[in-house]
Amino acid sequence: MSEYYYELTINPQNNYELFLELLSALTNEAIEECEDGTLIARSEEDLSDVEFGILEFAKRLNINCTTTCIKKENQDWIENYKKSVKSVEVGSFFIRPSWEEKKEDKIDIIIDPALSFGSGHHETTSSCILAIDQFVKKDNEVLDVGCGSGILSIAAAKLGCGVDICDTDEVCINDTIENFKLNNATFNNSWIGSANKATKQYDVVIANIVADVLVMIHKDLKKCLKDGGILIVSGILDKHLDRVLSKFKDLKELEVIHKNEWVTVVFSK
Ligand SMILES: C[S@@+](CC[C@H](N)C(=O)[O-])C[C@H]1O[C@@H](n2cnc3c(N)ncnc32)[C@H](O)[C@@H]1O
Repeated sequence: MSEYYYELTINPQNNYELFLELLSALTNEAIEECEDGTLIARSEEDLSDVEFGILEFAKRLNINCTTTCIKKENQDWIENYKKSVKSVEVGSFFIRPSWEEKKEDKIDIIIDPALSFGSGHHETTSSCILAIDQFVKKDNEVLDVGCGSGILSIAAAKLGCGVDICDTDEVCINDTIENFKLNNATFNNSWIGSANKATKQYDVVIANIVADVLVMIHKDLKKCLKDGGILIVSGILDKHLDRVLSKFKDLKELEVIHKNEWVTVVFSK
């Protein structure tokens, strides 16, 4: 990596597309198209010749166009990005990206940034982890409905539970499978879909999904829960709490966790 790079900005007053086309022809670098109509090219090569070509083109077409070409200090973008991904401590667990060191006195969970929801930072995920810490016991059979990144089922697996995972989004199932490998953990069954496809009853069912979906699938969640089992539901905004609670009146409320405007509820059947 060079110590410096060049940043060329181009502001044509009109005929934006012509300038974009010319810039694309003059450089192989990626071009940033800003909302205000500015074009930006960055390169470790000096872009003064490109700037000269653009200004000559504008002069000949009699188009008002301003440019700047500035030499800037290069940064280690990957290192900067890595620094922006933070680890988080939740109860007994330490959730970290793979490039950070683990904490010896905590249960280690590795989650690298990916598309699926569940880094541990969101209030709903961290509240579910607190609930898992408190209510889930070794050897419990656990179903994670809407597994996302798999963070909750990995937490349960690390406590010594047998876990099944499901999500309506195939990408999440694939990310969860990868994250289980990354964490050297195992699950039993997985499927694309929801709690209605469960073929057995569980000691613990966890569903961190939005209120509307919890209301929609409340019967399925209860059906796949053993008598005496624990149900953890989350993803509920304060304002929707009563609507969700009304669907679980037949269960016993054990704990309600509030974090900012988000609520997580733990029931027993
Ligand atoms: C908020 S994320 C939770 C991810 C992770 N469990 C966590 O706690 O961070 C909700 C997940 O539920 C999935 N989902 C949405 N509707 C669902 C449904 N009806 N059944 C199962 N999963 C669903 C989404 O694809 C998404 O991955």
